Amino acid sequence: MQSPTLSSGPIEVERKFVPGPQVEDELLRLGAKLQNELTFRDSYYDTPDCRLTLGDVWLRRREDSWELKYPPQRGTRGLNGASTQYLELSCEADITRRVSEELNIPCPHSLDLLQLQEFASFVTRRRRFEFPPRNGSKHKVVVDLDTADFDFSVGEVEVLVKTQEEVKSALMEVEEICKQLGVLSDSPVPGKMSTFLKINRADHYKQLLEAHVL
Ligand SMILES: Cc1ncc(C[n+]2csc(CCOP(=O)(O)OP(=O)(O)OP(=O)(O)O)c2C)c(N)n1
Ligand SMILES: [Mg+2]
Repeated sequence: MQSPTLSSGPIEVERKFVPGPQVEDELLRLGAKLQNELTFRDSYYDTPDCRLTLGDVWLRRREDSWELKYPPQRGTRGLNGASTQYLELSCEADITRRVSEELNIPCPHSLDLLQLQEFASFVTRRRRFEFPPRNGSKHKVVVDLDTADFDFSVGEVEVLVKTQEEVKSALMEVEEICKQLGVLSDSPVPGKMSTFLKINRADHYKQLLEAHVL
């Protein structure tokens, strides 16, 4: 059982794609607007035996803030076909509770006390585009074009929803934008983490593939 005191964050419904050279022109043609350009460092943490990531739980520091992503339903994976769905937490106390629950240990006063180890760190340059809500939907669709400092680029179409009931329609909206952009792939497209681990941490990468997390 998840702790009743844990305040749940939004659910991120997302689909990755391989960005071609025309993708920005296509986005603008379809009505998206460039919102901003950001550069940030993500550092990811786990136990030495990778218990968080093997459970599909992703803890990172993005610049000065802690963030946690994990599947909305216990015992399932966040990967759903070629799309993903993850709950996001950004409050450090909630993150500490959820991480200690995952590790089956008493909740400490601070995340630092868990003595987790950094296993990946990279800088991303992100160009963020936004579609206003379309066709009567209340959701805004965001498209991120990311380039990581290990010379890797990936695109993501994303919708944030508040409840599990909204996930199905969000998945359809994300898929529709991918179709219109001409980037709908049947199989999951590798992201920055999967590519980083494949290059830098082959053993961790292999364990995640074998556990069907990646
Ligand atoms: C296609 C795919 N993506 C992610 C996962 C699981 N996973 C691996 S690393 C990871 C955490 C990083 O998530 P991701 O969206 O890939 O990174 P980023 O775009 O920088 O974060 P955002 O700004 O969107 O919050 C997850 C959930 C998976 N199994 N398959
Ligand atoms: Mg993402």
